[in-house]
Amino acid sequence: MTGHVIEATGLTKRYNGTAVVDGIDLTVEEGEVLGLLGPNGAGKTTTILMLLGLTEASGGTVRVLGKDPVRDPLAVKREVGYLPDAVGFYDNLTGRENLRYTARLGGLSPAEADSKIDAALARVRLDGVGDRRVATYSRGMRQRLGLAELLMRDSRVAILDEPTSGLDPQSTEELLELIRTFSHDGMTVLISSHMLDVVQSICSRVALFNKGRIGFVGTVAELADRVADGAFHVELGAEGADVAGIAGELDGVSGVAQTGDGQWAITASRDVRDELARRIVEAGGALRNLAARRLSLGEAYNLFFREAANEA
Ligand SMILES: Nc1ncnc2c1ncn2[C@@H]1O[C@H](COP(=O)(O)OP(=O)(O)OP(=O)(O)O)[C@@H](O)[C@H]1O
Repeated sequence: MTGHVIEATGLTKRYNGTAVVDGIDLTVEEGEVLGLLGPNGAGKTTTILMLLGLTEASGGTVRVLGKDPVRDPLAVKREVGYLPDAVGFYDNLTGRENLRYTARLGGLSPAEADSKIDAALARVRLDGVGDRRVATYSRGMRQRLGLAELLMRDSRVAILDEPTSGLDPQSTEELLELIRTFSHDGMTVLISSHMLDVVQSICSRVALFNKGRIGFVGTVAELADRVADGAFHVELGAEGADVAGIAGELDGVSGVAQTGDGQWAITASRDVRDELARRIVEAGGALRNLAARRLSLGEAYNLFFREAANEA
């Protein structure tokens, strides 16, 4: 046992001699929520399939809970739950019957299964509709049934593929809140998604896949530091002063762009608002508005891939 929940070293997958996952290193700790991000075809799904033992690596090693998913697929399958984009339930069975079916496949006794199913349905707030056919469920309810299945199976790791796609804002928030509580209880969660605001709201770290490699792994703040030489995005409205000149002279400012009439966007490695305001007023200018926020994951992500494209 390595101590890490997931540990991949030099993990590689080649199809017809072309590496679609090209020597990635990744470690994930217990209770982490890690976002797997990157453009279509970057290698996220292939990596997930290797973690699940559903496809064999062409090179490198991978351990999930200390086990090799290819050599020991049943052990990994027992402890790792996978929620694909469209969860496959039997529409003609009820939610409860679907879970009973999975429980039987997993070797649970009927009595043990029933008590676990009751608890899991209650936890995802489907206890009132557990005896309705899944055909009548909304997409949000299906996703929650998928989470109930992970709970029923006592999964220690959950791999979720676009869990909130197609959900309305309220169902999205409900699902994210459930995932947060699972992670607080020690479940390790990997989420592959293109919905960057969702990822930002739930993930402790993100891994950015680019052409089969992981170009960055860390927190959103670390990503912002790396791509923008700073994590602050200042929006400023001012008149009667040379804003570009004043801002450009401040320590830590890495970018100044005019975004409209008297409106400016400034990127800085620290919060420069006080100094900026003082200097503009001292120069005889008038301040109209001033706000600072951290770079969002979406902004940092776009900068990262723009930089990667320029380097290519
Ligand atoms: N069975 C296969 N045979 C040949 N090439 C494959 C196979 N499966 C995937 N690929 C290729 O591997 C590359 C990585 O695909 P993968 O599905 O892992 O990307 P992804 O990051 O998950 O993309 P998406 O965001 O669209 O899900 C793609 O170029 C894809 O065409």
